[in-house]
Amino acid sequence: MRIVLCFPVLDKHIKQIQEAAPDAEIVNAGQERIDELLPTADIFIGHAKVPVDWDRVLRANRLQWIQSSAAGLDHCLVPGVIASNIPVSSASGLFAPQVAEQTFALLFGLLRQLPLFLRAAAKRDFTRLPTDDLRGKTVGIVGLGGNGRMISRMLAPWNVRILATDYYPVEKPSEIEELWPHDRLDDLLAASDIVILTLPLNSDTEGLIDAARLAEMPRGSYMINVARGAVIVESALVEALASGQIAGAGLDVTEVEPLSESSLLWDDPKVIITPHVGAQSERRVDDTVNLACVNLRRYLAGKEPYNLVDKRLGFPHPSVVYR
Ligand SMILES: NC(=O)c1ccc[n+]([C@@H]2O[C@H](COP(=O)([O-])OP(=O)(O)OC[C@H]3O[C@@H](n4cnc5c(N)ncnc54)[C@H](O)[C@@H]3O)[C@@H](O)[C@H]2O)c1
Ligand SMILES: O=C(O)[C@H](O)CO
Repeated sequence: MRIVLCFPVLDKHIKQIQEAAPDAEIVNAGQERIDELLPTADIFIGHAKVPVDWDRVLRANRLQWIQSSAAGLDHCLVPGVIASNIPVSSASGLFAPQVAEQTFALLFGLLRQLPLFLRAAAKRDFTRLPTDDLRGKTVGIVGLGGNGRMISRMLAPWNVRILATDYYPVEKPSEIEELWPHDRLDDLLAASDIVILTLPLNSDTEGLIDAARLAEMPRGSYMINVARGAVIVESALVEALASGQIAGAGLDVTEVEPLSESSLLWDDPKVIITPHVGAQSERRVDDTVNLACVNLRRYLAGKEPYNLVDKRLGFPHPSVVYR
């Protein structure tokens, strides 16, 4: 059995994976060789950030299981993989602590006007400018999976009203006032001063936040996206910022990455952009390898891995999520 890896593992991680699957041959392809080596894999653990010829992988007819090292599965859920019988498991929720920290960095940065103060500081300008508060606001979280739940827990002490939507609106945490099904997005948008996107990108959610939906939000509200850029129609967001409909946007992800040099978002002082670093943490690779090893042992014992996704939806049912 050949396990092909494509995420930034160290020797200690390879040793740990080998202990979980003693008879396997482990090949660390890295981004440089993943396209070449993926067709030779029985098991793929990783996240290919370079283009992969999935048709060639499927024609090789060897791949038995994909363990994604990312929570988002848009990198591997191509139509051929969705139609195949290859099971795919995700890293759902694994990076929730750091994604929540990133969300708070973007949120407080916008509310406390850091883009304006940083621009002023660069000119040694000490002028006081108005700022905004978190307390008392209504925050709407779109997607109450691992990330959304961690963010709502961290919001709880801030004296905010929290609303959320989810595809499986079960187990409402006590700090959330209303947990609605995903098709009540319009109600959430209309009621929220701050919207935080933490849902997956799939064919239903691509372009979900368009001009009409941005117009449903109260004038002067804030948008934070730590999910996938293509959930928002970026040109509509640019217009909503220009008109003042949206007071600020915190974007860890953009429609196309890297964000084009010519994007108007770069120069807008109402926008904070970070280069898709929400999942970054010193602990990310350790945590990913731990999950991969738990799942490898389950797989080798003939059990379903945790976080097995419904490939048409692109995320797992809450009952199979690894906690
Ligand atoms: N910025 C980053 O670096 C970063 C890091 C991790 C994850 N992500 C992105 O965030 C997403 C969420 O990550 P997670 O770990 O919380 O995943 P998760 O699988 O734990 O949660 C996703 C949740 O979204 C819900 N959902 C699906 N469709 C929905 C819809 N239309 N409306 C509302 N809710 C919907 C699901 O029911 C699920 O509860 C990932 O799919 C990924 O794209 C980004
Ligand atoms: O989906 C994820 O886990 C992050 O975006 C990193 O790829």
